[in-house]
Amino acid sequence: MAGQLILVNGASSAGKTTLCRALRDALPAPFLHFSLDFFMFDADVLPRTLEGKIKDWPTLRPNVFEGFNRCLPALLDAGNNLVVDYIIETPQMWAQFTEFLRGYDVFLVGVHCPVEELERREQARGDRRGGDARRDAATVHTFTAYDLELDCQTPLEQNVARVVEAWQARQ
Ligand SMILES: Nc1ncnc2c1ncn2[C@@H]1O[C@H](COP(=O)(O)OP(=O)(O)OP(=O)(O)O)[C@@H](O)[C@H]1O
Repeated sequence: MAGQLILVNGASSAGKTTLCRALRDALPAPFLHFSLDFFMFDADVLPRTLEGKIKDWPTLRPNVFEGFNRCLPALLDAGNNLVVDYIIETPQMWAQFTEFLRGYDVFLVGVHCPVEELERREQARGDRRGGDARRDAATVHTFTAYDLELDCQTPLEQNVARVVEAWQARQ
């Protein structure tokens, strides 16, 4: 049987990764955390210049994003449950995502965060490009409705409990 997907959408620095990792360990069934961050930041996958910039990113980007989207049904078909963090950036990106995920059990979570808090976190962490969070915040919640909406400033344990409860209630 195909696995189930919990998708967490929100601006950069909203706390998606933090939430997804906590959910992965709190959900009552085994879930894997899967993220574009693995390609972009965490693993040394992308070709880089000596200065550390991604080489030819405008060409690579659509292929990397589509490849990531295609990984999701493959992982689900193998029976893996997934909690995935995502930043929806364009209607085209969301259309491709929904096309690949049609027919799967997808639970959508939106993490809302005031721009001031996003920028505070972005600056404090120092490993994201300044301005990305503000740019995302302007559009990230305009592409879809959600099964559950969270406030990034609610304590993590409460947000985790809300997702677990809502996800279970929907079974
Ligand atoms: N509930 C929280 N309260 C305060 N700070 C938080 C909270 N959750 C996460 N943070 C901090 O905010 C920063 C961004 O968190 P995180 O990496 O989880 O965000 P993200 O939405 O996955 O970001 P990105 O999309 O850029 O990868 C980190 O420094 C993290 O420690």
